[in-house]
Parts: sequence; C-alpha cells; structure tokens
Amino acid sequence: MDPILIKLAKLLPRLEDVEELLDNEVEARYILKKAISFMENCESSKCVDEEEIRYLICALVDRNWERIHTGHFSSVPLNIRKIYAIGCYFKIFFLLLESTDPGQREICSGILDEAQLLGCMEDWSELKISLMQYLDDEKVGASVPLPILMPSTRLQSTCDIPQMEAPSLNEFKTQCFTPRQPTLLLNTIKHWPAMEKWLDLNYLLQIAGNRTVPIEIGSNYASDEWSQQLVKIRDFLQRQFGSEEGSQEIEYLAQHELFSQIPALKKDISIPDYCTISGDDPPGAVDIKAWLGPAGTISPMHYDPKHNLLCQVFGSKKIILAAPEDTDKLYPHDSEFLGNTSQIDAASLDFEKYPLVKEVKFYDLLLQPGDCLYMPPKWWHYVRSEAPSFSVSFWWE
Ligand SMILES: O=C(O)CCC(=O)C(=O)O
Ligand SMILES: [Fe+2]
Repeated sequence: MDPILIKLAKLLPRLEDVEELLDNEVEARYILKKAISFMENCESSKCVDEEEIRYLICALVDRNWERIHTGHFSSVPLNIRKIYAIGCYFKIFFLLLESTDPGQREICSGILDEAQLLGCMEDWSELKISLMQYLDDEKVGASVPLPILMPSTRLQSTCDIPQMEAPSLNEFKTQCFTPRQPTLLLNTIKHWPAMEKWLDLNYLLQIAGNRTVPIEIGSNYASDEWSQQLVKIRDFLQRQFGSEEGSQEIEYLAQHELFSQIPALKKDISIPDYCTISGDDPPGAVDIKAWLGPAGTISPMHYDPKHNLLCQVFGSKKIILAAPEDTDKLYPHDSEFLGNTSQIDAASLDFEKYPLVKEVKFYDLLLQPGDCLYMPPKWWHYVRSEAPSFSVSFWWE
C-alpha cells in the first residue's frame, strides 16, 4: 500500500468516534465495524473478507444516498448525512487500494465532492483536506479550448440608487450600512487577481475542471421546469461557454460555496473590509458564494436575511431592487421554501394579476465588472445576467 495512503488511513474514523451515530443503525454498525477493522489491519495482513466489505460499503453509501434524497434536504437527519459521508470515505479508500492511477483518483475526487455536498463532514475535516490534496493534483485540459473573455469597457446605464467610488470603511458605515441604504460601490474589487485570471476560462477549467458542483438547470428557480444536478465543472464549462454555447438549456452554478471546496480559487479574491462592519460583536463568519453562468440566468425577485456585497468579476447583471417595506405588495409565494421569493416577474410586470405591484417603488441598476452592490438584509432583488458572468457574494450579519 502507498505510504501516503497508510498515513491517510490513520485519519479514518474509528468505531468509538462513530458509536453515537449508530444507535439505531444496525446495518451501518455491522458494515462500518468490519470496514474499520479491515483498514486498521490492512497494512499487516491481507484480509480475506476484502471483496465482501468493499461490496457492503458501496451498499451502505447507496442506501444512505437514497435516504438523503427522500423528502426535502433540510429535513434529512444529520446522522444519516454523517453515515453517508463516512461510507464515502471508506469507499474512496477501497478504490485507492485497487489503484491510484489518475482515472481512479478522479473518480475518488468526485465521490469526495458528493460526500461534501450531500453528507456532513465537519467532524473529519483533517481527513477531508488531506484527501483532497492527495486526489487533486491533476490538471485538466479542454478537448477544445474554452474562450478567453475580453475585459469589457464600462457602459453608461441608469442607476436608481446612490453610487460611491470605493468608499472608506467609515463612509460605508455611515452612508450605507447604518442607514441600510443599498449602494453601488464602483471599482471596489479591481485589485482582485480574479479580475484578470478568470477571464481565461481555461484557467478555471485547469484548477477546478475535475470537481463536482451543484448546477441549477432552467433559467428560474421558482419555475416548474427548474431542477438541480451534480456535475463536473469541466462539463458545465464546455456546455455553457464552449463551442456549443447557446444551443443548450441554461445552467447556473449558483449560490455555491465554491471557495471552501476549492481553496486555490480563494487566493484570487479577498473578503472586502466592509464585511468587518457588523451589527454583531464579534462579527460572525462571512458566507462566500459563487455565481457563474452564461447570459440569461435569472434569479427571480427574492430577499435574503443577511447583509450582502454582490461583487462582479466579469459580465454584467441587470438588477431590480425593492425595499422590505413593500414586501406585502410583492406577492411572496405561500410555500415555506419559497416564502422569500415573489411570484411577480420583475422584468415584465403584470398589474392585472398583481395589482398592488403598481404601488411598489423599484430601483434599476446595472452591475458591471469591478463593482459591487451593497444590499442590506431583506431588500428584494431580481438579477439577470446580460453576458457570461461570474459574481461572488459575501453575506454577513
Ligand atoms: O446573481 C444572482 O443571480 C443572484 C445573487 C443573489 O441573489 C445574492 O447574492 O443574494
Ligand atoms: Fe439573493
């Protein structure tokens, strides 16, 4: 066995670590007990049961994948997600015992991403990070090179909210944060390495192509045709920005914590200092989300509970805002999961169907590369990309 793998295997969960997860989980207990004891001894002896344990671990992963996909994700018990993640770890080790060639490592990297996206892995973060490094040293090339986007020049456009040129922390605090005033902050992220590097989509492909991410399919998450899928970034980039671009259904890598999944990309951005200004003492963590997609992605009118800086790396976005005071006139959906989302199409208002909308004050703006939009909590926003676009949002309290 590869000496690095032997070291990594020592980080695998032991029975005493997972005991409390397995209270009513007879099947999982039986399988994990066998797998744990196999891995603890795999250095010294060849275990006769290897084939059987490998099979059982795959069954455990499949069974808990099904349980995770039954009902709404938010109601899946945490221990099921943890058992799924642990099963994935063991599945990866069994695959690596078979072979560590690049193809096999890519398969394992996909399993690890799914474990991270669907499972709950916070108790095993050392193992996760070490495994990620071990699996992720392959660079991916494109079969047909992806385009290198041109830096765009600033367009004249209407802006119904105040604009400030990279304000100081104090200006931001007194003129935006404290009065809860949405503001367009011009040329605020011009210094990010991402501003140049990400224009070359082959760079994103190289660094992240092998990784699996959740993609939204269909242009609007509130419509019936909308769905989500886990896909390789390579396939997503090729479909949406490669030579076939435009012939496909719109796919959107939306609201995803890409930078904790792929730390190499985080080096290209930085958390704006404005996020240190906080109503909480000490300030809480900042949630960083990536939004990458072709022209025509739509986030329907909705609000979020936190302060938000939506930063634009490339492409531009048409944004329509409305104040929290107008919530009752924006016809939020009745369902629990869409309660923060309006039924109206903000880009094409239908006063007959939604008469109260006539009384709403809407604010239009165009978010352009290098700029960021400050949105206070609960402000409604509709967002449509006008060109291939990459934004990064920072949410904080
Ligand atoms: O850019 C988008 O499509 C939506 C962004 C958004 O809703 C947010 O940052 O909260
Ligand atoms: Fe949002």
